[in-house]
Amino acid sequence: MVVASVDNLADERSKAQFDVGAMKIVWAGSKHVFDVTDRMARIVASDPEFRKDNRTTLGRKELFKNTLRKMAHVVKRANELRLTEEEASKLRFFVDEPGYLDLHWGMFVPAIKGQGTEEQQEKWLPLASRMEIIGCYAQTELGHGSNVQGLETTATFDPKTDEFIIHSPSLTSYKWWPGGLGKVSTHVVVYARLVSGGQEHGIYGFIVQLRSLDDHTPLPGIIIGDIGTKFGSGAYNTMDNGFVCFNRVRIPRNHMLMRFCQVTREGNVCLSDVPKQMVYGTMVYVRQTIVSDASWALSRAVCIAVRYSAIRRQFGSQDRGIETQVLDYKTQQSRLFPLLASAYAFRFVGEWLKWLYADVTERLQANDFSTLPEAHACTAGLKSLTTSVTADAIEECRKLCGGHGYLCSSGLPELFAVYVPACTYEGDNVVLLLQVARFLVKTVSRLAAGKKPVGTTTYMGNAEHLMQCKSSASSPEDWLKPSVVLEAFEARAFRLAVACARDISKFSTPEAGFAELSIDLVEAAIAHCEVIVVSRFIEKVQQDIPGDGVKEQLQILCFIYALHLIHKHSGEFLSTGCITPEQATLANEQLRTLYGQVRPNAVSLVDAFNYTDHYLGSALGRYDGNVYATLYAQALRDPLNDTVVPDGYEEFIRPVLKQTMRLSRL
Ligand SMILES: CC/C=C\C/C=C\C/C=C\C/C=C\C/C=C\CCCC(=O)SCCNC(=O)CCNC(=O)[C@H](O)C(C)(C)COP(=O)(O)OP(=O)(O)OC[C@H]1O[C@@H](n2cnc3c(N)ncnc32)[C@H](O)[C@@H]1OP(=O)(O)O
Ligand SMILES: Cc1cc2nc3c(=O)[nH]c(=O)nc-3n(C[C@H](O)[C@H](O)[C@H](O)COP(=O)(O)OP(=O)(O)OC[C@H]3O[C@@H](n4cnc5c(N)ncnc54)[C@H](O)[C@@H]3O)c2cc1C
Repeated sequence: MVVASVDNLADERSKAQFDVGAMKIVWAGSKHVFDVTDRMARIVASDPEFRKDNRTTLGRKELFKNTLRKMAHVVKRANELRLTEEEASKLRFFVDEPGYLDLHWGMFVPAIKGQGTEEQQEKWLPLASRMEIIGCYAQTELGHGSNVQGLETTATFDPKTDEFIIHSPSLTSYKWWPGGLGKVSTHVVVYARLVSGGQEHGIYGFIVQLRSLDDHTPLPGIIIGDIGTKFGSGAYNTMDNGFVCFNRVRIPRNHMLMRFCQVTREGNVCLSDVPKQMVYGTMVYVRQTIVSDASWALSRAVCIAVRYSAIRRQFGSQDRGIETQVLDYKTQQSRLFPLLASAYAFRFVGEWLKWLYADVTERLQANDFSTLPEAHACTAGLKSLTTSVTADAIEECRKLCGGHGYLCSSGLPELFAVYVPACTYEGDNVVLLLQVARFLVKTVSRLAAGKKPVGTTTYMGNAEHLMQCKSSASSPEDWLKPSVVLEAFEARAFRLAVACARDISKFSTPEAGFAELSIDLVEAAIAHCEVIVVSRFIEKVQQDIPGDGVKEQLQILCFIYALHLIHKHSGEFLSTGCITPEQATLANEQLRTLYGQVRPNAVSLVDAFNYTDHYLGSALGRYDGNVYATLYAQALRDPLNDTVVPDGYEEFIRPVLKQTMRLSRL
């Protein structure tokens, strides 16, 4: 079959104005990371055991067993190839299938590392690393998820036997949602209310064995299972999100994770001299990883939509000649290029957040807790911002691919279904933004007391200027000045935060004001998070970046990211008086020019993500652009096309046709 579309991507690639190889290194983070990532992606792509194109057609049981097989193959290959932790984690990533290994390595192990004493780590981590036990993380209950202090499960110390009794006192206290819990995990870190000497002492983590290591049956007192089928075909249904009820299950005292709080043999509760929020540490860690992951999911959707938009042609020719590539339509560009820019923006802010997390961890180890509130606000806020934008963007990419985007073979429906719970898990996005708002209001009220803001709120120290400044932009080109862009973002965020703090003070109590103004507070929190992303992107493009034209492309993307946000939130920029309507128009004009500049580079900018066709899993996003032949081949492989005459013809089609014939004779 002759496929004209293949040439389109080759043509597109020939137009690139930058060194794609160098951009690949920038995207990966370093040459070393690029090499590891590339090698692992190829290993997965070339192994038929990791095939995933049939996932959306499998029933739940088959799908789950298929995932178990893949996870076992991951462990086998990691051992055979003697992969390092970094390599094995990339290998799992490219297998691209949610499974119990994510929770074992992503939450169970970090919970023990973060909250266990050295002795406990020495006992449990080798077992977990060798996978002699499989663990998960059970915090959420049927009745409470966001409100962690509202959890009902109890861990009552029994000094007679030196044990804790783990108990679920009500249906709403059943643990509900933990991934890996339903069918696989042998162990779990359970979050429960510590009770000793008849008194409650707060929420802590406890390691509980769930299933026999001999025959996998639940241990006495444990009722356990899967919570049921979830949204979408394939998607997150590969995971056994589970429920568990504990009926007075006894565990040894030293199974409580005791780094921050110790219970003695006599039942005395000794709190270490650390903030009690340290027990939330695993959530902070995972939120930080979710920010990095957002850029992967977003870039994957954008890669599919950009390549397909270069292949797809509609209208534009009066004489039946060659039609216009949909990527050339300004409307398509204005929907797609900001998403491309956001993928790069999230990649860089994700890298920065990793650094921030490493920094705060180092300080915590030296008993310096001063940056913990900021680390919490940044991880919570950026988790919320990046996952919300990414989930919406995947759906937008589906629409950008027209009708074919709705086919499972486009890869986009499953990507959306698997990604969208990121807006909920590890903290509902609105609940997390309210945490950021709380931090901002506190920062603003401390300003009044003469306290200098630090870290990501340093800009608020420039209070007088930010409250009064008027943007100096008087031409479209002025919107390419980092100082002009940053000032507008900082002024908007600061003015929104100050207005919230001021309005809250008018209520009888701060709590009442906070509750009533929570809509405004969420907007202020988003504005602050956008300051962080924009300033990190600007910082990145001001560095030395090797490779012909690479820096120039990143500058274009950086300004697209910032200016599309000014357009999107123009109401806020205008109502806070940070810019005038004329300046908003100039920003839009500049944005249109930038779209024109990115256009010839768009395909190469997504090539720089270096995704294999296996990872993309999309007929529309293939590297070679052979879209139509692939769509057709995949349609032929659909189970419905196994027979020409469908199952059910005799029972349900033939009688209807016969009946219609009878009726027409009447
Ligand atoms: C296919 C998979 C794709 C992607 C996965 C990608 C990567 C992940 C990698 C590995 C993981 C593997 C798989 C992931 C998939 C799914 C995993 C999902 C796991 C879960 O969902 S686990 C459950 C998560 N649950 C939550 O997040 C609950 C949310 N709720 C909370 O965090 C809190 O309860 C709260 C913060 C909303 C409120 O808590 P509170 O009532 O105690 O607090 P207050 O509001 O009163 O605040 C008091 C005080 O404490 C400060 N604070 C709050 N939280 C923290 C914190 N975490 N750290 C530091 N400080 C904190 C707060 O600021 C207040 O301070 P102040 O000074 O008094 O103002
Ligand atoms: C796919 C998936 C995997 C998960 N994996 C795990 C896991 O491994 N381990 C685990 O322990 N948990 C897990 N969870 C549970 C997850 O962490 C919780 O669902 C999440 O924290 C949200 O809590 P919730 O369900 O109680 O939502 P709710 O808090 O009930 O939210 C419902 C609505 O109420 C709103 N709301 C709640 N509180 C407030 C407030 N104070 N102000 C304003 N609005 C509010 C929310 O914005 C939301 O719109 C998983 C969930 C999913 C979907």
